[in-house]
Amino acid sequence: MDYAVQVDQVSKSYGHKAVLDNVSLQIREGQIYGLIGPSGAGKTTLVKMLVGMERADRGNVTVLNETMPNLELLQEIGYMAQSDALYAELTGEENLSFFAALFKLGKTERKRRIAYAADLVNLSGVLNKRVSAYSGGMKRRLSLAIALIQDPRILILDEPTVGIDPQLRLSIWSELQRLKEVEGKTIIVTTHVMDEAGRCDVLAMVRDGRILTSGTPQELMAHYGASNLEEVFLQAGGIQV
Ligand SMILES: Nc1ncnc2c1ncn2[C@@H]1O[C@H](COP(=O)(O)OP(=O)(O)OP(=O)(O)O)[C@@H](O)[C@H]1O
Repeated sequence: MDYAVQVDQVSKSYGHKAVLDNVSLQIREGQIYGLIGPSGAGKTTLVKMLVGMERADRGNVTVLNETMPNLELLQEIGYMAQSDALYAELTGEENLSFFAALFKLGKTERKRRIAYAADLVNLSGVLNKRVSAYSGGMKRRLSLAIALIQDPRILILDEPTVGIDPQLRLSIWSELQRLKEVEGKTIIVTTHVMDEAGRCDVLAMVRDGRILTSGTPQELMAHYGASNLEEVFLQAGGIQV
């Protein structure tokens, strides 16, 4: 079995606060894997470990069979953080060019990737505007385009569609689906949006630094005898519905 990501008995504390507690999971290549759970559950900390931005206190994280953190792997991991890390004084295009230049891309390929990523998130018409004049949703869209810029094998998206209107959210999800199906990308998303959770192949419910349960959306609904994922989410968290 080919796993893009393996997390093995990982724990992490900040000071005295345990944020991840003995977490294990496997993500198959070519899967959309969703992490859902309440605010503060540890989702961001977990995805930061997959990118190599945080180190586990105990346990092991492997991405594409390499132990993380590993700088070499950044070419293969596109990461969209929860808060946008953009250069406000530069234009959208300059931001894309800046991040594209960090990766091994030829000049023509770089141009092609910038045009593709900008088009995907509907920013082609405003690429010459400074980011300081972008709305919150536009900044999220630019961050998503940056995550895709080097054509990575793995996309890690921390709440990618917050602040994005429903129409564009749909088109982003259909592109994520295409990237999975046609290009075989592995996509890991954190989300609070149940409709998005339902589009994942596998979901893990995270709470208090632990994975309470995981499975396909259908498996989880069957397991909890629930008619929708919102109910699963509440029941997994111990709330009677
Ligand atoms: N650098 C840090 N230093 C200290 N505590 C931290 C740090 N980063 C995260 N935490 C704490 O770890 C816990 C888990 O945070 P994390 O951001 O991983 O949760 P989350 O599930 O992503 O939440 P949200 O859905 O709100 O983004 C929280 O209690 C948070 O306050």
